[in-house]
Amino acid sequence: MKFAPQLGNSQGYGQAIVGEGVNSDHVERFYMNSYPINTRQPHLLPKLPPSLRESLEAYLEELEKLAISLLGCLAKTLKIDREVMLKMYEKGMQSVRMNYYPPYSKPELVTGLGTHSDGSAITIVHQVDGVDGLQVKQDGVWIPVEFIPNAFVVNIGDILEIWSNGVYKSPEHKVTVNEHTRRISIGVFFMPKQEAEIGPAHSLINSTNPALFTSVTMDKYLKEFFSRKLAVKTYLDHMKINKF
Ligand SMILES: O=C(O)CCC(=O)C(=O)O
Ligand SMILES: [Fe+2]
Repeated sequence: MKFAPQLGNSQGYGQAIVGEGVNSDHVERFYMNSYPINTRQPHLLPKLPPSLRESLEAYLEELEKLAISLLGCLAKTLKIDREVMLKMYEKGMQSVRMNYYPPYSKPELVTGLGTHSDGSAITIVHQVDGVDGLQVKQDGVWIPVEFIPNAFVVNIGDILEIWSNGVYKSPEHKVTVNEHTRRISIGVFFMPKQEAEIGPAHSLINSTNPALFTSVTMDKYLKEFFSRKLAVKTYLDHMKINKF
């Protein structure tokens, strides 16, 4: 199919191709880089129907503002200078994933989206029809994320865990499938600028609070994160200085 993702390029419509013989999730999805604009692939967004393209464009622009204000609040709680946060995240990388989870007669036999943590700094999820399915692991127990009308779910991703030097943790989460009802969600992922360094914020590190993670370029982070199957913190674990 024209819009299908390829091995090594997860953007497009359909299942991500992560390698041969890998179980796929029970979801149809459309995934693409949205910002900066020069990272967009010309065969995706421009080919969407104009009404969808315009709504999506407006949505992504508004969410960008929301993400910066949320990252501003998070930086404040970490006592990280706002300018440092802006330098890293303003006009940063953004990608969007629209998920359609079809109903399945034996939902216990499939996963909508397997257990993973997000590779982003933060993710803003809109559960479109208010249909349940998202679950988050807390103290070893899976907790359904309750749907709240007119509210987004904001998820902490691995980059924020690294940047906050472990103060914020990126939670394990997954999506289950319903027997009779389809579920639709839109996740927008926010990441630093392409030229940023991914590592603990310098202002948080001193002799009593040493860095728990190594630093890598955003380029390397993206390459290595996406070369792995969507999973729980495998790359974040790889960046830990003392594996704990
Ligand atoms: O469908 C959802 O509610 C969440 C999707 C998700 O976790 C993801 O796309 O990373
Ligand atoms: Fe996720």
